[in-house]
Amino acid sequence: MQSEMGSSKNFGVRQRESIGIIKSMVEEACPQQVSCADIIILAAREAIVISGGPLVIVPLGRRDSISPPSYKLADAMLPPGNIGVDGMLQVFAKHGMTIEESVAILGGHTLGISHCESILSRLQSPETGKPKSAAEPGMDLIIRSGCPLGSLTPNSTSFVFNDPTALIFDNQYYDNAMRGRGVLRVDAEMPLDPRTAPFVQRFASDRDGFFRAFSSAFVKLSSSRVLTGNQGVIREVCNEIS
Ligand code: HEM
Ligand SMILES: [Ca+2]
Repeated sequence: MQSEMGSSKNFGVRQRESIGIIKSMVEEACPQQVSCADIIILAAREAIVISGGPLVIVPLGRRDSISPPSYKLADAMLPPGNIGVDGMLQVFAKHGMTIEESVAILGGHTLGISHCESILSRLQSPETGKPKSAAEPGMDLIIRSGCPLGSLTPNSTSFVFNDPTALIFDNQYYDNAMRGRGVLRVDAEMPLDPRTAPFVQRFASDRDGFFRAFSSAFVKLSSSRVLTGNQGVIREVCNEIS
């Protein structure tokens, strides 16, 4: 059975082996105490703070799923990488997130990369295979940097940075998006949509305000629909069901 990593929605996910290494160290010290779900959220918390972001106090006590690995579940539950603002707001509303919280949590795109494959639909028109109008926000930069048209093959490792300071957790993501250089479709659309634009502008000019909004949105999203108490299990190995 193919795991969730078989879903195209998870294309590009990196460093899963680091989670396995941390888990085996934790198991050695305190067997059967800390779930993989908590290790993943703590790893995300550390990645944020180590790159200059806020120290988010995350509630712990999540348990791991006993459902068999399923790429179909990932296909059904995760939003497509080329979702627009409208779809994004609907996805986050299902987790009780306000528009402000939705804009704040996408500030996570202040870090990391997007593979060219994830933005192919922004680069090429599906009907003609020709480049879309360069008037589309961000096109110039994307084409000029990592993803020159014509050189892209499926599963190519070429990528672009999500913002100009992709190793630093700052508010550059918003400023970059306002300049029309948002990498993913949702990044490019947020500064233009009247529902999200005011928050993009505020976060672009108020780093600490962004940090506060991001922190509370991160706690909310990472606590939504989690297994706790005697639901689920604590896995011994993160990518195997016990
Ligand atoms: C509607 C919601 C979202 C969509 C559609 C989305 C989409 C994407 C896509 C397509 C990529 C590129 C993957 C690749 O090509 O390797 C990406 C990367 C990334 N996303 Fe999101 N994302 C969403 C929400 C979030 C949230 C909530 C966070 C964290 C708070 C986040 C943090 C990141 C980070 C850090 C990367 C870079 C990963 C790396 O460097 O390997 N994203 N996202
Ligand atoms: Ca950044």
